[in-house]
This record gives sequence, structure tokens and C-alpha cells, in this order.
Amino acid sequence: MAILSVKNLGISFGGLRAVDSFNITIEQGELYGLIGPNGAGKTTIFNLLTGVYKPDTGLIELDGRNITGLSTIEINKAGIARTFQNIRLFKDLSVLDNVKVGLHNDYKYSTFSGVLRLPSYFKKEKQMDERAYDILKVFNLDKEAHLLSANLPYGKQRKLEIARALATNPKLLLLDEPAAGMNPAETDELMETITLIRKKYQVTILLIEHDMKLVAGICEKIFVLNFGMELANGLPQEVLNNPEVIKAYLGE
Ligand SMILES: Nc1ncnc2c1ncn2[C@@H]1O[C@H](COP(=O)(O)OP(=O)(O)OP(=O)(O)O)[C@@H](O)[C@H]1O
Repeated sequence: MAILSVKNLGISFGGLRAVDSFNITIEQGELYGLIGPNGAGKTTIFNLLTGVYKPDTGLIELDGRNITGLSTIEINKAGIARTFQNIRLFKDLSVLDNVKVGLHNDYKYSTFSGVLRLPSYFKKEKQMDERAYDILKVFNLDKEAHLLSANLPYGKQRKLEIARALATNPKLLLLDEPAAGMNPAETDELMETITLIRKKYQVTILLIEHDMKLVAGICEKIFVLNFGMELANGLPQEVLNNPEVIKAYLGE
């Protein structure tokens, strides 16, 4: 069953058609790569899917529900979470609290019980701590739970961003260049983590990445964007050996 179905999505900025006639269907549990040269429109697609930009054309359906034009918050509640190209953690919060922020879609208590510290508040907090620790363990970050997130090394900050996005319990997780700035060992570990979370949380993933080793290593399907339009879409071997893709993107 399709988790994401996008038809004829498009947006212009002034005279620039940044994304044109974008169509994609992502099945439940798939790990899809979105690649293309700088400025091809990849991040704009993420901004359209998450409600940061409103499309001028097209339809976005998440798990059969039309989410076109909804706000970023409504779209997150509907089940799409994302990370950003540049890290956007709450730097003054601990590692654990960063993940707990993400849990607020699922855990709610009234202001009344929070202010008065009623038993229901402590019960919810305990449940949230346990759930956040579970997620941190998967990312091998549980030992750093009480560190300030700003004090984590770069590669771990990037992993924490994914952990926080995952905590919102998404149906679809969008990762914008998760390996950017990582060294090869960190990238290898990230590839394992992405594969693991997909399996453990049955989450569908669409990721933008320039690191071809990561893309070829873990993506089951690849969409190539060029000047806002589809250049190729399909299985990695077909797409990465497509002469048009090699010419436009890989440059070899
Ligand atoms: N808010 C905006 N206003 C005007 N132009 C924009 C805006 N957002 C993106 N663009 C333009 O749309 C085009 C696509 O940009 P986008 O950031 O989506 O590319 P990208 O494929 O993600 O590139 P990169 O790989 O470098 O991150 C670019 O020409 C960019 O300058």
C-alpha cells in the first residue's frame, strides 16, 4: 500500500520553476533516495511535502489522506517528520529532552496536572523517559542522554536529529542529507542505523543524499531530479547506470 502518493506537484519562485510535475509513489516500508545536482529542487520537495511551501499545482496524499496545503504542524501530526540539511537541535536541552520534545504528539497531559505536579504528570513523564531511552538506545546515544546536545560530537548530533524526528512516530521520515559532513566511519554507522530503524519501527523513509555510497548501499529505489523535473526513477542499478543520470549528475 502506498504511504505517499504525489501527483503533478509543482512550485515556482518568481520566474523559476523550482519543481515541475513531480510524481512519486512510495510504498509502506520502502527506503527511497532522492538525488540530483545542487539546486535541482530536492529540498524544495521536502518543503512542499512538509507544508513549509504551498504548491501551485498537485496533490499530496499520505496513507490515503489528502494533506496538500496543510500546515507544518498538521502534517507532522498526520505522520511526516523530517530532519534538515543543517542541524537544528535544541542546543540548550539535554539529549534526552530533545527526543522527549518529539514525543509530544503521543503523550499529552493537561497544564493543570503539569503545574500542580499531579501523579498523572509524573506517570506520563516516566513513560516518556522510557520511550525516549528506548529510541536513544537504538541510536547508541543512551549513555549521553544527560549531556547537553550542543556538546555531542557532530556525527552524534546528526543522529540525534533523526532520533527526535522518529520520536514523533511518523509514517514517513524525510532525511535531508543525513551524512553531510560525516567522516566515512560515521557514514557507515549511519547506514546501519537507518537500516535498523526502518526495520524496528517499520517506518517509510525518503532521503536526500549526495553520498553515493550511502544511496547505492541502502536505498531500494532512487528518484533523480534535474532542474526540478524527473530525470530517472527506479531501481538503483538501473538508475545509477542510466547514461542521462551519469551525464547530468555523476559527471563520469
Ligand atoms: N524560498 C525560495 N525563494 C526563491 N528561490 C528558491 C527558494 N527555495 C529554493 N529556491 C530555488 O529553487 C531551486 C531549488 O533549490 P533546492 O534548495 O530545492 O535545491 P536542492 O536540490 O535541494 O539543492 P542542494 O543539493 O544544493 O541542497 C534553486 O534554484 C533555489 O535557489
